[in-house]
Amino acid sequence: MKQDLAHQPRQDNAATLRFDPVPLEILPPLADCAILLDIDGTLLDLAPTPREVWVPPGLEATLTGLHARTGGAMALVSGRSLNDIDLIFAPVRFPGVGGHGAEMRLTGDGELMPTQAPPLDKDLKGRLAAIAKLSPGILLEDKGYSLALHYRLAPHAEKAIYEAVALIRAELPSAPIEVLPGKSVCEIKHAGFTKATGVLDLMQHAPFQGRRPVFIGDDVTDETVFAIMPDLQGFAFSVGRHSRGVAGHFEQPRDVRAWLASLLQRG
Ligand SMILES: O=P(O)(O)OC[C@H]1O[C@H](O[C@H]2O[C@H](CO)[C@@H](O)[C@H](O)[C@H]2O)[C@H](O)[C@@H](O)[C@@H]1O
Repeated sequence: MKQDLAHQPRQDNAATLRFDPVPLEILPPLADCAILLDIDGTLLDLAPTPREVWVPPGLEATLTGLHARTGGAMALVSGRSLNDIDLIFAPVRFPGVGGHGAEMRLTGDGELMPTQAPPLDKDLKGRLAAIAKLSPGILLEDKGYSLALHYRLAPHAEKAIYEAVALIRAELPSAPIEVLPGKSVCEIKHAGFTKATGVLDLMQHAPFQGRRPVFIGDDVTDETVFAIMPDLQGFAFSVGRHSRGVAGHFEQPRDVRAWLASLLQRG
């Protein structure tokens, strides 16, 4: 049955939803929720390179609507920097947790809140960046507090990248850094912050405070947020796979977009 559906042309509307049933009824009214959304692989389809993602028609209106209907308690929770997120959704800006918890902003036009994310050491960054020379197609993304080595265009280089990073880490055993494996990306960042620490921080401030968070994410880094949802009386949903502790899962970002549009209609 699933195979048949997979071959049908599909559109972003509620009539063509395809995912494990995630009944809207289990959620409180939007006025009592904080909607927290991962970006790549959750709201947006994955693209060959970070710069090639695009915002499909209707998504901006859905997000803007959710932001309004939750009294501003709708935030993007991403591994991308907030600056990068703003470019993707320009000219609209949303509250957000960026850089895997390195940055946090309570309103779209608000100041960054102080965080615990120091910049990555310059020499270390230089050594990590040199790994990109291992193969054509490895892309560098410098977020200041972290460095990402993308190998979606050079999948054969994955093993060599992780080995090179491990070698550098072995030479610097006391460096307060950690490796975050993502989707065709190896990211090296300071230890001490995660998406979960960012969300916990966000949820301590108005308009998020006191609401029940609804978080949707697809990647390993989103699991830190799945894990804290019970303590926050929240709901977690995964995309593309079942994850431990989630209330349901979506197959693809288009299913998430359609579900969010239905949620907005329900109120
Ligand atoms: O936490 P997210 O919002 O899911 O961000 C995770 C990473 O997303 C971006 O990389 C990923 O998406 C790219 C575009 O689809 C894709 O080319 C790449 O292979 C993926 O890893 C972004 O560039 C990273 O900074 C984020 O950490």
